[in-house]
Amino acid sequence: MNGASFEQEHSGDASQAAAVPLVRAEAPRPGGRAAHYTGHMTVYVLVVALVSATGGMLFGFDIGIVGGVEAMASFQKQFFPDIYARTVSGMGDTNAYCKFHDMRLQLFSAIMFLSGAVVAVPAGYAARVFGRKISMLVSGCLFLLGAGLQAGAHSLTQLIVGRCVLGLGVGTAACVVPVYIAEVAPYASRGGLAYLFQVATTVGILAAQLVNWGCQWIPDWGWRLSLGLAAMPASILCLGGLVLPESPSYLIEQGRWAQGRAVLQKLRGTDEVDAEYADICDAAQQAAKVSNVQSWKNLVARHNLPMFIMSTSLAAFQQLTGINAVIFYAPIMFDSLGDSSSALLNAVVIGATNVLCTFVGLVLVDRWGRRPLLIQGGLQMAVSQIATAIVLALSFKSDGTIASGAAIAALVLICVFVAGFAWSWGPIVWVLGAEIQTMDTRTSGMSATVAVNYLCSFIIGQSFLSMLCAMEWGTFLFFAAWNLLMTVFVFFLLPGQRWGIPIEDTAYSCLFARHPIWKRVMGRAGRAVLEREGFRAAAWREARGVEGGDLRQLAKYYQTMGL
Ligand SMILES: OC[C@H]1O[C@](O)(CO)[C@@H](O)[C@@H]1O
Repeated sequence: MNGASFEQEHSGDASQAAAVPLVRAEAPRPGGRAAHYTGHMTVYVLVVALVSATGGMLFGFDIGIVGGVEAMASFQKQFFPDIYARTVSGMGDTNAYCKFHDMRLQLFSAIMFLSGAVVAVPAGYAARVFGRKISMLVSGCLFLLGAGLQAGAHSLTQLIVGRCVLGLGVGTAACVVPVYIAEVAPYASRGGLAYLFQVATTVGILAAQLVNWGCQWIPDWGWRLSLGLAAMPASILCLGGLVLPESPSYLIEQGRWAQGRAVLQKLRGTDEVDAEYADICDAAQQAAKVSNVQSWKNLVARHNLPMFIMSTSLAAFQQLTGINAVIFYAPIMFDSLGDSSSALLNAVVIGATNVLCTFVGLVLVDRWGRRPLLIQGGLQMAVSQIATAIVLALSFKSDGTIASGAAIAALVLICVFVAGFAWSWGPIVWVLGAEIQTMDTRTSGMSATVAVNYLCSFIIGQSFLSMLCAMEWGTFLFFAAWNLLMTVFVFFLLPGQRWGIPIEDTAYSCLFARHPIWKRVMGRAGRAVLEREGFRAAAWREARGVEGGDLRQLAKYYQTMGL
């Protein structure tokens, strides 16, 4: 066995963070066939990046738009007259924390995530069976329909139906767009894709907050414009679904090899694509071995169980930070604090902090590593929430108003919270969630992560205003407690110090199999993973001519067993 052949055998599936959410890119090991990839940035690939950004931005836009719309008087007058009455005629005996408490208002904010969670699993399957292009087109159309239904709404039911339709678009886009990008982007640009999607999400949130800030001056139909403007990026996504090429991986998986190769040549701007084409064929062959149902079964098999628990727990914790309580409800929170004139501007400040600090995370994530950043971010969020609770507890006056200095302090503290989220838990959950999956859990792993994350967003969105009304400033202590808990979770249970991009598939399994707690969960399956890794390592050394009789024997065994 020589070095080249070993690397060729294994180069198709080394793992690297690729995309949010469904799949990791096939990222061959440096020095394997990847070293022979040719091609350069082409117009196609740039358009592809634009489509990726549009998918993420639409997601963010639809998250960021609701809070500001809910704070607009014309919207309240039409759909929530009780709340409108409370805002114009004062609170009377009502507690200021309860000013916006309304289950239907919460449903309007949150329902999008519920339908997104429901569609995440079938959407991943549809992308695999019917293709990425058609799935993108469907997702764009759902966004368009949802935006139209909302902008033209005359009843709360229509608004909520529109929001559900948007959720279907969001769930589909979140599953298909990153997969598509991972498959068409050049190998060297794939690493940042998980991050790109999160950056685009934050930009979408900020765009929505700016739109709301501008539209609040339009007296009667400003909210319609806010909700309807999502149609613009949605049209770009539809157009992408129509004019972009189908992904080479999908075509090859379908046995349309010549077409797949031709698209690859077009994407790379060269006819010399042999090495990459061979890798895609290998990966497609591997993928074909794992059916969808099998992939779900593998997810909870003992050798994968710790990774499944880890990625879904991180996804749930990401929402239990309370981030979407802030993103959804910041404008009406500031309105409740008696600061209605600048409520929408405050939301813009929060959104801008979110974007900027997501970029900061981009720099830190590979320097500091995932684990330290998650711990730092968790602590920062907990401390800022405790401080917010203290400020609110001390500064509410008996007439239900708050001193203006305290409202500013609350804004600063919420920005500190958002900053901590944006450079840690926001993107890293997706980066890790993508890295952690093995070949046999590819299709199911990220669907599960997305579904859990959306479900938790729904629960928080649906309950935050009720919690605020019942627990007042204590709500912030509730989230602070979660932040401390998740920090402790990461400290004890996330293996590795600076956990970075693994060299190959089993690298993550090995980290878990060596961890004092997880190794008990994995049991014999964990020992088998380590044993296999030992053989792999031996084969690797053998391939490089490292001395050692035993190693040679192991390598031979490894080879004959096809491990
Ligand atoms: O940037 C904040 C946004 O990021 C997400 O957590 C996704 O990673 C969204 O749920 C949230 O609105």
